[in-house]
Amino acid sequence: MLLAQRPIPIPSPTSFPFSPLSTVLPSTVPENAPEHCPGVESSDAGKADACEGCPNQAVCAEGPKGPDPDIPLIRERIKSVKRKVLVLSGKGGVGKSTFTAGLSWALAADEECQTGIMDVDICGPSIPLLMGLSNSTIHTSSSGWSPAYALDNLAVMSIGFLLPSSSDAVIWRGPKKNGLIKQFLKDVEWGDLDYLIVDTPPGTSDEHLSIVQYLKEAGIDGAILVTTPQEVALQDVRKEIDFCRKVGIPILGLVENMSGFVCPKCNGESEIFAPTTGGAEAMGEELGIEVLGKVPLDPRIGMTGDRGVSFLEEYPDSPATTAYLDIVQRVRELLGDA
Ligand SMILES: Nc1ncnc2c1ncn2[C@@H]1O[C@H](COP(=O)(O)OP(=O)(O)OP(=O)(O)O)[C@@H](O)[C@H]1O
Repeated sequence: MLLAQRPIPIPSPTSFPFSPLSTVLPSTVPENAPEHCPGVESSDAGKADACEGCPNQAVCAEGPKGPDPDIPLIRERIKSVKRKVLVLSGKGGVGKSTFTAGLSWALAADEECQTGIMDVDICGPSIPLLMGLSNSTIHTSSSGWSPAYALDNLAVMSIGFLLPSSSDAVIWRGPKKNGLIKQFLKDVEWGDLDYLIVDTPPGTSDEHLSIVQYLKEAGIDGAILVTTPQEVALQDVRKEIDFCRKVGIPILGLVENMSGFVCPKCNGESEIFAPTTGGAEAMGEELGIEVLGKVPLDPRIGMTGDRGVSFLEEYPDSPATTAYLDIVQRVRELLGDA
């Protein structure tokens, strides 16, 4: 299906002023709504007597009513993507984007495997740098936005490509972020992809709700949750697990990143972020979630990330590369692709 050409670089998303969670969860009544809420899709939304004093009143009053007409367009566009996988983390800085990059380099190492990364970390897009695409821009055609390519079979889309400078801050409210994510899904010409890996911001924010709302119809195959071994990171992963369960996203498993330190000289391992409460293993066991693998802390991972090259290709014999490849293998198995 041909879609209309969109303006670049400034998307002008205006729709979806109400919380997308309301359309993800079975009811159209938000959890914090008053007793006689007419529902966010009602023509009375924001206008009924019951809406007086409701925190959602203003957004409901301007919101579109009825099913979102863009959902069928997204479904049509994403039809050519076989697997959609979200990468989530509770806490920031645990290495989620680095893991997304490693996973994607690993998948795309198979030339037959068409891979895409969609970076919806709108306020902190680091994927362009990690994929060696800092200076890339996005091209438009009559059929949509063309992603940038890290490899012939590795397509990348990020808001970072739309910013005039990598130091520009993106200060957007939820509806504008939602609109951009919708455009990413509706207008990007992904082509035939085996895997679309979606890098998300930390926590459970507007971006998560949008991606779930828009992508769920097309089918989300699963989520990978990234954590460090520390309790402070694990605690926040529990919230992420709760989020996935509430919105019905299958959890593929946990990845424990920065799990032990590998000395680049002797390949010997020691613990920097100690798993004081048992790390991902203990949490996975408690909550019935598989640990897909443990990626050690290796300073060369940061260095290759800064250079935008594949760690796996630069250091094929390192324990971290083995960990990435084992995780990819396990993800493929869980998705029925291996
Ligand atoms: N296994 C690892 N070994 C060494 N350094 C790592 C490893 N994983 C990530 N890093 C480094 O940790 C830092 C944070 O990584 P990254 O930006 O991927 O985290 P994030 O969880 O995506 O952060 P944000 O919350 O900002 O999205 C980076 O400097 C990265 O190079």
